Amino acid sequence: MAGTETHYTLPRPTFDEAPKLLIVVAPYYKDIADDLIAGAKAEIEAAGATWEIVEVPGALEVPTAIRIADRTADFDGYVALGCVIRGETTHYETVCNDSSRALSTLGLAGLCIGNGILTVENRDQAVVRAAVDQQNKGGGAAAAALHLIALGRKWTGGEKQVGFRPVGA
Ligand SMILES: Nc1c(NC[C@H](O)[C@H](O)[C@H](O)CO)[nH]c(=O)[nH]c1=O
Ligand SMILES: CC(=O)[C@@H](O)COP(=O)(O)O
Repeated sequence: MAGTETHYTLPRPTFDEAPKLLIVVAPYYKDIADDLIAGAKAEIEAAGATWEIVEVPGALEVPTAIRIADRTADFDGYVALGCVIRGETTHYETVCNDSSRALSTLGLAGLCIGNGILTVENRDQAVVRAAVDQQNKGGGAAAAALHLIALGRKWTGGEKQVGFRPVGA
């Protein structure tokens, strides 16, 4: 079945000081989101890190919520979770492309973000990808954020890197 091939997974990073991550979830499909959240929490806790969680209405609001949090709070990284299922119109492309592009833009600005927003054709595809004991995309997104946090600390000794905020602000 396409998409079920096994792939290489990096060893889990370790941290001298526990990072704090914010899980930003769009529970547009609540059961799917709950599985994604479970996977993300388990991965964060397995790395000895801590998490907080906030909800937004849909995938399009996830990047904005991350930007708001990074401007006002002190998280080391972010896990974006949600599920976008194709409907009858082209809105699917807008939601998928705009949310992922915005997350990538924030990442290029220096935020440590794992993207666990599923973009699928139907509910069955979402169920398999969200299930912790199947593809566990929520855990994978958390792992990605943790790896970026570790990378950021590799050369800075753990000093938090500013995102959009002016240096020294
Ligand atoms: N169709 C899906 C949406 N649509 C809602 C948008 O994300 C957004 O909340 C709305 O356009 C208001 O700005 N969101 C999902 O997360 N998943 C979908 O399948
Ligand atoms: C991904 C979406 O926005 C989608 O659920 C909306 O459904 P539709 O394209 O039928 O309006």
